[in-house]
Order: sequence, then structure tokens, then C-alpha cells
Amino acid sequence: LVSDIDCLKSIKHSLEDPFGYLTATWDFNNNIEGFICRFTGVECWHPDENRVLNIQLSDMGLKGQFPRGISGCSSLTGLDLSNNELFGPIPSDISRIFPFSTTLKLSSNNFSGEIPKDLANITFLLVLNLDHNQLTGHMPPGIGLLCRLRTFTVANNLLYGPVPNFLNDISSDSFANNPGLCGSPLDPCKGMFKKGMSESDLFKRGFVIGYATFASSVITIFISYCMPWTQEKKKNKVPMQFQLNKILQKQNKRKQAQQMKEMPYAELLHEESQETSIWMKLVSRLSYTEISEATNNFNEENIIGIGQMGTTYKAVLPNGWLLAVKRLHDTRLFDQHFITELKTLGRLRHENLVPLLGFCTHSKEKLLVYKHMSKGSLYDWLHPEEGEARFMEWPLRVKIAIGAAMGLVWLHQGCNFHVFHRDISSKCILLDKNFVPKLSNFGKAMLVKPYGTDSTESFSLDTEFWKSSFAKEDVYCFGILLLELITREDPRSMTTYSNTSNETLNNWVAHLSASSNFYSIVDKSLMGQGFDQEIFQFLKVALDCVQPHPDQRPTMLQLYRKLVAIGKRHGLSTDSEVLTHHGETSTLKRDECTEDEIIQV
Ligand SMILES: Nc1ncnc2c1ncn2[C@@H]1O[C@H](COP(=O)(O)OP(=O)(O)OP(=O)(O)O)[C@@H](O)[C@H]1O
Repeated sequence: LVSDIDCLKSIKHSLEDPFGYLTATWDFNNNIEGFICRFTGVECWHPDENRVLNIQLSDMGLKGQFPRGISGCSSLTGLDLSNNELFGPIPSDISRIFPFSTTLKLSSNNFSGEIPKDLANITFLLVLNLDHNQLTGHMPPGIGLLCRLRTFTVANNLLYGPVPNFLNDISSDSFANNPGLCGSPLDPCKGMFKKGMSESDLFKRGFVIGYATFASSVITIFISYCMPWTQEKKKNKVPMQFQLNKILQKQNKRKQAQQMKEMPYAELLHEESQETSIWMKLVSRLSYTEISEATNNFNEENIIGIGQMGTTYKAVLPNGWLLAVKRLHDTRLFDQHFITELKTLGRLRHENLVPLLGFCTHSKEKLLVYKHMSKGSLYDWLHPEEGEARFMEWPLRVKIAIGAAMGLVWLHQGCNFHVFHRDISSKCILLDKNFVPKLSNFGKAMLVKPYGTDSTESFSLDTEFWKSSFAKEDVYCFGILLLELITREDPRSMTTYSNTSNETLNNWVAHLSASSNFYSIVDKSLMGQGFDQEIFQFLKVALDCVQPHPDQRPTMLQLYRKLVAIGKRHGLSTDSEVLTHHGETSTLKRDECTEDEIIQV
């Protein structure tokens, strides 16, 4: 028989304990009866008997899956794992693992999957807290029949469908912030969610499948992008996606439809195509009122940048999270940019791309909502305003170059589709709090998809030729970016070289290429710090990228590899996942690649 000592050993073994709470006191080198009762978070039936009554491990930063080892603590009645970083499903055989549970608290973790039906078999349950997780699907009706249950919450999850009929009074707060829960004590269920309708009925109608897809995309966004925030704001953990969902739910659908009819891009937003449905899953349509409130009515004080297409505002959600809202200038000129940004960036998820989370059209307003990047743009770091004390050390510049190159390789090399940015510059590289570069501004991007996947939107062109041209255009712009990192000159604003911007660039490049004195062109503040050789190698790579003939330029992948090789000494060789379209929504595999077609977005 497994003893309670073995049970605790197994729990300790299965959980990552980054702050050492368990390591500090859970020392098993002891034979005295009752020694485990002194362990942090362990309460015994009797202090001198190794028989565990309760385990209380909340707020310890523990990581890992649900510790199935608790099944060895055969007299356990209470388990509190709230406020940790636990993930994965709640075991489907929970009643076998924890049969005499009266208290089960799993709040504020990252548990996902469905609430197991088997919970309804733990008939002693008095307290069941599952709030602030990522639980999806329906609530098992059997939970409502737990006659002892007094405290219960599933608030802030991704649940939908009817709330079970509880024998005891459970307040509506216990179900708050779920995308689709309905029925008493919440609003009555409508249509397919009417009470009494069985799950199989719902399946027949295909609704559950649709909703599950929606929920999983919500989870994808949440896991990929909201986690760092939830870690920062552990106590006040309300994932932003919930907030976005809430905003969505509040919308007046009729008004929205009317607005969409009036808008020139209504067609896009109404499109029933497979393509639209893909990006619509990743990008939420948001309410103008909520965005307006979050930016304090687009208050000047919240402006963080003004670009050609529009003005960007910092927005603060009620729960404190930050967004960046780009308000496009009121001109039809940018309609296409708006659509292209939605259709490209909207469906892409990668460490080196800025996440586009939502959009809004309202009267003449067009708004794009991004995750806020706290360090702003690379341009602002390389060209600070007078008096601003901003300086980037060389290793950081290398890290940014490699990260940005990684993002571009990922865009270019994909199998499911290839994306060419066509407007790379230091202005479109945003930096998060750790200076991880994120590509933005996809308004001029070009998308190429495997032939046949979306024939309605293809050009009949020589795709290979165009792919190569677009790719080499990006490589050229990336070369300019490298030169900017090396020289800290603003290539587009130098009047010394010419009057027109294209000529300026070409002449600047020609000047740098012809320069026999390497030291005369490199950013002076970088010199003599032990990086000269490396900077020189970078310069050579940059000049390869800006060769006049596209064929002479390297591919993005070759370029990335060169940068990684040069940057090795800074420990920046991260080749992982560069070739896999990790965040894509389509399922075509690399070796299934067929001919490509160019998509007009
Ligand atoms: N997601 C974001 N997080 C933080 N700051 C942002 C974000 N998006 C944009 N910004 C800030 O707003 C500025 C303006 O951005 P915007 O994309 O409108 O113009 P731009 O990059 O200057 O390019 P262009 O002039 O081509 O439109 C950026 O330089 C950056 O400082």
C-alpha cells in the first residue's frame, strides 16, 4: 500500500517548485512518526501520525500538471492548489484519485480541457473552486446534484452552454466571464442552448464543434500572448481575451450589421469564405465604445506614435492591461492597408510578430488593436530625440537583428502560406519589455498560398518569379535595417545624398559600399568595445543584402543563418522552430506543399 509519505514524495516530484517552498521543508530524511505534518502546507489528522488531512499549496508558483500522486494520500479531504502555474486537464477519473474530497480549490491556474463529469461522483464535495482557468466546453449537469456543495465557482473560464440546475443556491458571480454560459441564475438560454436540449442535439447541429474551435483559438491566443501578463499580475488574473470576449458580447449586433453595410469593407467582414473564418477566429471585432473608453476618448495624452496611416494610442483595459490602438486616418486610401493587415497579421502568430488582437469599424473610424509593446519602436531607440538618454549596446542590436530575421524567415519559408512584408524598416520593428523584436505594419504585405487552397483570390502569375521578387525586396530592406543598426544613421531622412527617397537610399548604400574607411561609417559609440570584428562582419552581410541585383542577395534563411553564426558568442543561436509555421491555422504539412498562388489581400 502506498503510504502518505510516498504520496507527498510523488507530489513533490511531479511539481516544479521554482521558489523552493517545498524544497525548504519537505525533507523526507526522517523516520519520526508525524514528521510530514511539519511540512509547509500539510495538515495531518493528528500531529504525531503520518496521515494527511489537507494539502494547502496555494500561491507558491508551482508548475506542472495536476499531481495525480495525491491518490496515495488515502485519508485526504482537502486540496488547495490555487494561484499557481498548473496546466493540463483536471483528471477525468478525479473521483478515483480523490474520493473523499470535501474541498477542491484549483482557482487561478492554467487548467484546460473540459470539467470532468466524474466530479459529480465526489459526493462529499462542499467547496469546489475552478475559477480563473481555461476550462472549455459544457458544464456537466451532474455537478448540480452534489447535495453538499455550498461554495462553487467556475467564473473566468471558457465555458458555454446551460448552467446545471443546482440543488443549492449558487450566485451568478460564480459563472461570470465565460463566453457562453446561460440559464438561471444567468440570462435564459436561447436557441440551441435552450435547457433540456441534449448535448447530442447540439452536436447534430454542429454547434459544439464550431464553438470548440472558437474556444481553442481563444486558448491559443491566451496561452501565446497573455501568459506573460498573467504572470506579472498574478493576483488580479483576468485574461485579456476574456475581456475582449466580454466586449464582444456586449455589442449590439443589429447596429453592427447596419454599420457593416455602410462600410466599404463590409464585404470583407461579411465574407463567408474559409479564409475569412480563419482570421476572424484569431482577431475579435471590438466595440467602439469600449476602445474609446480605454483610450480616454482618444485623448492626446495617450498618443504613443503618429505614422503615415494613422495615430497610435495607448489603451488601458479596466483590469489594467495595456493595448495599442491604431486609429487610421479618415481616408479611403488606407482601406486596403486595413484589410491587408487584418488578413495577414490577423492570422499569424509568432514570437517575432506583434499580436493583432482586434479591430473595430464604426462610422468612418477604422481601428486596429494590438498588444502594447512597452519599449516602443526600434527607430525610436536608434534615433532618440535630443536630450533622450537612450543607447543600445551592440549585443542587443545583434539580438534584435536575429529576432527580426527569424520572424521574416518564418514568414517567407512557410509551407501553408508565404508572407512577404514589403515594408521592413526600423519603424515597424517594435520591442517588448525584454527587447524581443516584433514585426508590425503588414499593410503592404503580400500573401502567397499553396495553389488550389483559395482559387477565388489568386492572380494567374508566374508565382515563383513573384515570390522570389518579393522575398528579395524584403532582404534588401533588411539590409538597410542592418546598416541602420551599424551606423545609427536614419537612411530615409538624409538629405545629403539626394532629393528623392529612393535615390537617397541607393546613394547612401553606394556611399557605404565604396567607403574604404570602415571606422568612418560605424556608430562611433560602438567602436573599441571588443566588437569591431563582429560589426565588420555584419557590415559585409548588410552590403550583400543591398546588392543591386536581387539574384545577388541572399535568401532570408541564408541571411538569418549568417547572423546567427556571427552572433553565436552572445548565445543567440536559436534555430528552433524557425521553419515551422507554428501559429498557422491551416493544417497542410511541409512535404505536402504544392505549387503556390499569389493572393491579393
Ligand atoms: N503595438 C504597439 N505597442 C507600442 N507602441 C506602438 C505599437 N504600435 C505602434 N506603436 C508606436 O506608434 C508609432 C507609430 O506607429 P505606426 O505603425 O502608426 O507608424 P510608423 O511605424 O511610424 O510607420 P508609418 O509611418 O509607415 O505608418 C510607432 O513608432 C510606435 O512607437
